Amino acid sequence: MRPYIIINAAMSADGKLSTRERRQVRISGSDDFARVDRMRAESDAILVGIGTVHADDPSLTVKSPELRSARRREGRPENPIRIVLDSHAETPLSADILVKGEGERIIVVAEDADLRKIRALGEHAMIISCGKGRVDLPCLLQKLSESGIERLMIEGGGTVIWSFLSEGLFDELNTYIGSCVIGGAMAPTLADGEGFIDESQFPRLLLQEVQRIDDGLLIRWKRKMEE
Ligand SMILES: NC(=O)C1=CN([C@@H]2O[C@H](COP(=O)(O)OP(=O)(O)OC[C@H]3O[C@@H](n4cnc5c(N)ncnc54)[C@H](OP(=O)(O)O)[C@@H]3O)[C@@H](O)[C@H]2O)C=CC1
Ligand SMILES: Nc1nc(O)c(N)c(N[C@@H]2O[C@H](COP(=O)(O)O)[C@@H](O)[C@H]2O)n1
Repeated sequence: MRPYIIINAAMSADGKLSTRERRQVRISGSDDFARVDRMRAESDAILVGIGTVHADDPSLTVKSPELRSARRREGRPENPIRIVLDSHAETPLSADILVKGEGERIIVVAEDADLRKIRALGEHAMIISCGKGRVDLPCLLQKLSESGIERLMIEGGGTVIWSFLSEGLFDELNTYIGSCVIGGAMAPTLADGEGFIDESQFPRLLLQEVQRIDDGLLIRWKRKMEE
């Protein structure tokens, strides 16, 4: 049992999520950011990796006051639950994700993470521990599902997206391709990690929609189930 999982990320025309210095860059235009905001508002939870927290210090809040009010009218908190994959409990206590906006936060650690760090983070977030050395995704998704999370949005970065894609733990993949070239063999891409060698292991996708937004393209894929 796991939530319905939608991966969303913006990449340059050459497939990069940011610069080789891992500095946050603006790839989406205002209409695409508004689309992402709607996706956030429709989600029960939003997840990123600790790499993204260190690089971008995101808050992952819903930005539109109308969308926040609509969530409140539905009896939901203004913001979806914000989740960080952080095996070693390294999330800074001053991170925007812990500080900005109302709503629940979850830090997901590995079972062998430092207890003192876990206790300190536990003052600001719920702690879930899953797996040894690195967060085990199937274990986490089972726990999220049991706690009522039905719709989970993955916002990056490339290492986390690779894990969800390579483990077949996704239902939709939304990529916005912006009108810039970032370049750099070491710059993060949509799916980093070790990559596949064997073609039979490639996750296969079904094209759903291609839409012009701002001066780029949104491509929506669904996971193709094995036959
Ligand atoms: N353009 C866009 O849409 C976006 C761009 N970005 C960019 O991406 C970059 C960050 O990406 P990246 O450095 O890859 O970091 P990620 O955000 O993907 O975080 C990766 C880290 O998450 C932790 N983690 C814990 N469990 C897992 C698991 N099961 N699978 C994968 N990771 C796990 C690992 O650290 P540990 O084991 O120590 O916990 C790992 O190193 C930044 O440059 C950022 O600006 C990010 C999001 C969106
Ligand atoms: N959709 C999209 N387009 C871009 O151009 C981006 N740079 C990102 N980045 C993601 O948004 C997070 C920042 O969120 P907040 O503004 O702090 O709420 C960032 O961490 C990336 O996950 N996304």
